[in-house]
Amino acid sequence: MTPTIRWGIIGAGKISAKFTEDICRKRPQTAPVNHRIAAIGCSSSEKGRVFVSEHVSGPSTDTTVASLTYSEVYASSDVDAVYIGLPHVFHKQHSLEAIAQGKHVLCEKPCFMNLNELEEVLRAAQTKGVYFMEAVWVRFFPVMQEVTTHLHDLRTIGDLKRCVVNYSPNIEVDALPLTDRLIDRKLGGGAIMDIGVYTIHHYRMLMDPRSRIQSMKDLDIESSQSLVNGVDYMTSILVSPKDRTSQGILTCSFYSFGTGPFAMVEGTLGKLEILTEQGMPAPLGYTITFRDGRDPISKSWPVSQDGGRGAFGFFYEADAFALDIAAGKLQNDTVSWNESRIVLGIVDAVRRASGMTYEQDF
Ligand SMILES: NC(=O)C1=CN([C@@H]2O[C@H](COP(=O)(O)OP(=O)(O)OC[C@H]3O[C@@H](n4cnc5c(N)ncnc54)[C@H](OP(=O)(O)O)[C@@H]3O)[C@@H](O)[C@H]2O)C=CC1
Ligand SMILES: O=C1OC[C@@H](O)[C@H](O)[C@H]1O
Repeated sequence: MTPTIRWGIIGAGKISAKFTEDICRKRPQTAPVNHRIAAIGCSSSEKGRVFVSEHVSGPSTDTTVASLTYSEVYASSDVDAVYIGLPHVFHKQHSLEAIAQGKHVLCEKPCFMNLNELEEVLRAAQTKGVYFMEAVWVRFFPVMQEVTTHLHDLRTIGDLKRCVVNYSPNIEVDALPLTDRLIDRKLGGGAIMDIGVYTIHHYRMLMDPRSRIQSMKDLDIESSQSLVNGVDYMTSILVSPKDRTSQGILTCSFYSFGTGPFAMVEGTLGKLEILTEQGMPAPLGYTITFRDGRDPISKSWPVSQDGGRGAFGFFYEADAFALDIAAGKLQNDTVSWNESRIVLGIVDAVRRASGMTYEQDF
């Protein structure tokens, strides 16, 4: 039987809107999970009601979608799981409150401000026996399974040597108010937290999708950060396994918009490039080019194929989350607790090296 999951959406902001629209949409293929929006948790009930009227559709509109306070959502017996779409600094408090009420948690990236916060939440989830996952939507795009097969099973481009990931969206950073969550230190501002984490997750999913490296101790990290008002506007990271047989070159910037592929893996026989929409991190295809001049292999996999026009692709992660819960799991195999540990561990190491701190570090 198709499992049903009743969601509480925490925060009626920008990403909650996209996530909600996506999981409500009728898809061209039958969805493996019935997603129902049970409640919106919001700072104002009027804002919550407007959110429901603008972003909830499909079968959820046949039931009452309540506009509640955040705490009421956690306490509601109509809610199985919450999606936390608040700025990063609020993720820990809200994950802990939800877990305390026995709710499963899908928490936006970066899941927390540092590794200590992550460990605290994971202990709570383990103790309470509820599911927790960092919402790294891009790791669930189906095309990534094909990419993994090429890189790691068929070894289409030979031994993997370098992975270059560049996320530089088109943001006019100097025009942002200092209170914008992208640059306000009090709200967890900085490029590494907002976009740099994608470069690290891409590196992990391309170079080590089956998590052979289990600990930060097995990685060497070097980095450079350019700080403005205490947060980074640009960060570059070099990451290698201890044996230095491969290198990751990960870079993000609020200053410029990146041209060229979002991510590329070089192997001894050729290279694989990940295709994305300009300025966005979601993998929508790939191209493999060979050193010996063989015909390239190219595959485009637009989200419209699975989600119809206007879809973003958030339902992939939502499906995986709900199917895991139906199977009685506490964590996901792809974005496991350890993957979030490694990614936040790298962020912590980079910030430590340049003296970039948040109040949550002390
Ligand atoms: N996966 C993805 O593609 C994306 C992920 N994200 C992640 O999602 C999270 C939210 O980002 P985004 O949607 O852009 O954020 P928003 O700026 O839209 O804020 C989301 C909600 O958080 C609450 N909020 C915002 N600012 C404050 C504040 N200063 N004090 C208290 N509450 C506040 C509000 O809740 P309320 O509605 O209740 O008033 C607001 O609607 C971030 O962690 C970000 O990294 C963001 C964009 C894309
Ligand atoms: O997660 C994100 O993806 C898209 C970006 O534009 C946004 O700033 C970021 O939060």
